[in-house]
Amino acid sequence: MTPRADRIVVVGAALFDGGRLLAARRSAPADLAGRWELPGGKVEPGERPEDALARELREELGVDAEPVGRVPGEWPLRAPYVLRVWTARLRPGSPAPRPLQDHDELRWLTPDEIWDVAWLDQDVPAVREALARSGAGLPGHTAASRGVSNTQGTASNPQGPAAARQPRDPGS
Ligand SMILES: Nc1nc2c([nH]c(=O)n2[C@H]2C[C@H](O)[C@@H](COP(=O)(O)OP(=O)(O)OP(=O)(O)O)O2)c(=O)[nH]1
Repeated sequence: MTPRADRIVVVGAALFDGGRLLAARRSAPADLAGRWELPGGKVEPGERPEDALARELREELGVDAEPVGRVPGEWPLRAPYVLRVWTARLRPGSPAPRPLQDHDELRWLTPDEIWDVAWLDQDVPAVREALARSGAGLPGHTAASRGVSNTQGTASNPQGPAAARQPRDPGS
């Protein structure tokens, strides 16, 4: 049995911009739809995880992004998948992210808003760890992060952030 048959690495991006973290709401499959995750996907055979991350962000969000650093840890998903996370940033001139594939809504979350969305359960420890490593809270906002509304409702979430609020605060 090859190592790939034992476990398949899913790379997730903790994409920060202007101190805010990008969260993406899954549109499929049905059991994950509506929950929020770190954008990313499966590493292909022979592919470097960092390359997979940049590829997935380009495909799913239309952005030009680069990994910054590995967030220590590895989180089990449904077998045979495991989640590994990198902090990442947009390269200068990158388009603002758009939900092109796998997602139906994006939000840039300030540190105070991180737990306002219903993250996939398995992502909660990864998000907590990524935040701790991020330097989130740095001042400044770029054009890219202004491209996604953070406070207004959208066609898919007309009530805005409150509609996605979950009753618990795993960060406390
Ligand atoms: N990308 C991503 N996937 C996650 C996270 N948490 C989590 O449980 N998953 C699951 C969802 C999927 O079962 C699997 C990754 O699948 P994916 O659909 O994102 O990967 P992909 O783009 O390579 O998919 P595909 O080519 O097979 O369609 O890991 C997360 O934070 N990010």
